[in-house]
Amino acid sequence: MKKLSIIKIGGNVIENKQELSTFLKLFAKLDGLKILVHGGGKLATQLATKLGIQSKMVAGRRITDAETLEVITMVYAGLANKNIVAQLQAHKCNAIGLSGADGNMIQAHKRPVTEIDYGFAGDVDDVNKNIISKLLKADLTPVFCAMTHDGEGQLLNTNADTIASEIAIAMSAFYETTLYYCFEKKGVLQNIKDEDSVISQINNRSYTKLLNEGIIVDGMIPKIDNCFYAVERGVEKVCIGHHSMLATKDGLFTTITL
Ligand SMILES: Nc1ncnc2c1ncn2[C@@H]1O[C@H](COP(=O)(O)OP(=O)(O)O)[C@@H](O)[C@H]1O
Ligand SMILES: CC(=O)N[C@@H](CCC(=O)OP(=O)(O)O)C(=O)O
Repeated sequence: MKKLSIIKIGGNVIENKQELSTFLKLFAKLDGLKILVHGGGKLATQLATKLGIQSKMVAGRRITDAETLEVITMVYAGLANKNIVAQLQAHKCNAIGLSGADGNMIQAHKRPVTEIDYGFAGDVDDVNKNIISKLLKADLTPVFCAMTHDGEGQLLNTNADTIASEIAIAMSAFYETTLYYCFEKKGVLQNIKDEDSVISQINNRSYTKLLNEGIIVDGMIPKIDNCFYAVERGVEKVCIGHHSMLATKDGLFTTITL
């Protein structure tokens, strides 16, 4: 089986022009087949504020009403995605920018209303692995934003970490996949104030302990849940760390195992 890297880049990097540019240079140079998934939550919150729209997050997920859906479509599928694609083109990486609606690549349904109504937030049903594979075979590098669709004309907001894990799982049918979650820190930290206290490996048992001790909190919880979800469903390797881990494979980062 050929190897495929799925790399997710978070909002803190996308928001920082210098960091983003450094990352994209590095990404463009990576050997082998690759897919980029990007967030942009921070940029969306900034634009919403400028437009006088309040942003509401519950358990790391954005409550997406109709107005917010318009903002995130402009930011994720427009500004962030096209800026990334243009920069990758400048580095001679033949990137193609996509939402889940393009080529019917990621189908989802609106998250059912329980105690919380997340609005137009989507839970993934299916990833079109055949068409993604065709893009890779045509030497294109897919760049996905955090949007899916329901097949009936409705765009949906879907967390970028979830999109990355769902794509990695689907592509594992054809490729030996590695999923990298890149963010601004060197990895999952034992002490959030100590940048070098990277936990090199987390398994199910140590994860429970780290949760109980309050060492892993906030956005890191759904991120690690996505990691386990991916490893349990056939993704060969899942890592969390700074994007520099892509260049220096022996550096500090966190690997998630069962
Ligand atoms: N133990 C930990 N180690 C590192 N980061 C942690 C930890 N616990 C919580 N976090 C937080 O998780 C955040 C990453 O999650 P999130 O904001 O969702 O990232 P992204 O925007 O990359 O998807 C970090 O910015 C950090 O504040
Ligand atoms: C439903 C939901 O919460 N979607 C996310 C999608 C963007 C994202 O995941 O961005 P980061 O990776 O930068 O956090 C949001 O709107 O914030």
